[in-house]
Amino acid sequence: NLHSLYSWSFLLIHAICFVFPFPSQVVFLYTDVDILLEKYHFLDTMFILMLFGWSIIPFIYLLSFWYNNSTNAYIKIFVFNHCLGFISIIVDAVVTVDLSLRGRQGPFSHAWLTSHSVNILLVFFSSVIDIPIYSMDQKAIGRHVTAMAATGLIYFILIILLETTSWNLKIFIYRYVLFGIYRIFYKVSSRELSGYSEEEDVQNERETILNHPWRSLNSTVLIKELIKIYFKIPPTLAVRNISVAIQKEECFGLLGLNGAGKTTTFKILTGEEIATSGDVFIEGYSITRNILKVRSKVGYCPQFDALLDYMTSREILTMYARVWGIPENSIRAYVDNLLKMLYLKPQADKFIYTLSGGNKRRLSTAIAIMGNSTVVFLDEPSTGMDPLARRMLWNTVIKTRESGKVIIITSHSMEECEALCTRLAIMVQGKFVCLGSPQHLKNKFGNIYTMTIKFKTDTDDNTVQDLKDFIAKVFPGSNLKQENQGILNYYIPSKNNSWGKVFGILEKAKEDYNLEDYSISQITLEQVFLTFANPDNPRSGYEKAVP
Ligand SMILES: Nc1ncnc2c1ncn2[C@@H]1O[C@H](COP(=O)(O)OP(=O)(O)OP(=O)(O)O)[C@@H](O)[C@H]1O
Repeated sequence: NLHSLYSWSFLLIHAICFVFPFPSQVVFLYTDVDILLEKYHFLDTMFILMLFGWSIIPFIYLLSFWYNNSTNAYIKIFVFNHCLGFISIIVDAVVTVDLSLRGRQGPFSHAWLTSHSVNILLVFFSSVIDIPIYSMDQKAIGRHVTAMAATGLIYFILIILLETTSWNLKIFIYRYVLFGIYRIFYKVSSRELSGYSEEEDVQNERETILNHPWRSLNSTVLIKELIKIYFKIPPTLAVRNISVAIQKEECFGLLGLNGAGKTTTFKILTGEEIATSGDVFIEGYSITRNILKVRSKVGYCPQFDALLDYMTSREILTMYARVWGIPENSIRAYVDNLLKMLYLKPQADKFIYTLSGGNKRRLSTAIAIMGNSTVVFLDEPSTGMDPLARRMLWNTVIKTRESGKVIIITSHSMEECEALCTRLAIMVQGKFVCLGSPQHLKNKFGNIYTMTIKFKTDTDDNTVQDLKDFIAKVFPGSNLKQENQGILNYYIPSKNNSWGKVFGILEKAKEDYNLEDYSISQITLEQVFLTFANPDNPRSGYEKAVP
């Protein structure tokens, strides 16, 4: 679990900074402030710097809870720290004058406390003052030392509290406080969030889930009335009450245009985001109540590679194998097998930052499928891969599914979805607008054939026009979708046009209209997808005004 990895590394860094503030001593030595170091004074100086480490590190760790993104956190906290130190020193200078007039205490900040304590130490050591150095007197450092020790302890306790309760706290804030406020202010109609669908398959799935207990559904992944709102200004309704039950050895595809809500759904399923309402159960464990258990059951290949640039492929796989608890003596063979499966052997010992985009995706997929996860989430896994690499990836995904895992995948490649998915859903503006196996969707919504006609090179324009008139006459309702360099692409209605009839007509037309070739096929998944995802299409799930 990465979170506990962070916690342990935090403790380690804390310990190091706490125990070894030696570099500052070297700085004092070379800047001729050796009064801080001679006659055992270095022990006092070290003590103050150790206390500074004690108070500032948990303070920074606490601030990091505000951020989702490490780069953002790093830059903002860095700037904040510098400003804090800098401003404190200015405020200190101003207030010191003021204090000398009014005899009160100064501002309170870590940077100020340390710099002030060190300054007091300097004055203290260089003059003969007749009070103990750690006394609470204005001239000594007792107050500063106590403040730093106390703040460090308070921050530390706060961190432990947040680490152990942050998930529940976030759930309470998002699901009860913010969602409640949202419902009052945005007056969302109950239909908007009800999850009711006019599409029969979607509605049937929803009713089955609502009317049966989890055990009788026998599903590995159960998504129940899931809603996600991003509480920004204005709020975004990203997922609008979706329900689906996914069985063992299924590969479930989530399709949709950019911004349809696929990644958000993934983030909820992996515990990265908190669902605003509804729940997800993985092998019966609820994501809201048992997040640690759920996280130990999923593998995730995110949309943007989460890899460590200065590790090699072999090293990162070995690291994750250890995280998964694979026995140490089998790790080498296990990693070799993964590298072989994803055709990464030539890249095994190269630094990750030197790998191509496609190879990084393969490595991310390898990390997602490893270990004894029950569910593997793949967010656009084949982006940037060449056709050969993509087919190899498909083979690996199929093998992983057949090994008993559930695969949930998003992709913009319909070919990929046809090849991998046993069932899929098309999402439009956060809602499922159709659900079923690729073949079921093609049969159900494919009430048209696609027909491609190719003329011989010497065909004149009159013959082309004659054929167009002929097609319009024999296939009423046909639609010329594309005409390009002697190739015509038609959509023709399948109603009243059996395969036999269409082939018969075209076989005769081949001779009469100088055709080189023709082909007829069932509508593709891509055409089904375009029907639903196209905002201009009345069948699509688009709504005019979305809050
Ligand atoms: N952190 C966020 N804060 C606010 N809004 C967000 C956030 N992440 C996503 N959204 C919004 O939620 C909606 C769904 O976004 P999401 O990333 O889930 O779409 P997607 O289907 O995965 O798109 P793509 O195919 O481009 O990956 C979008 O309107 C997006 O702008």
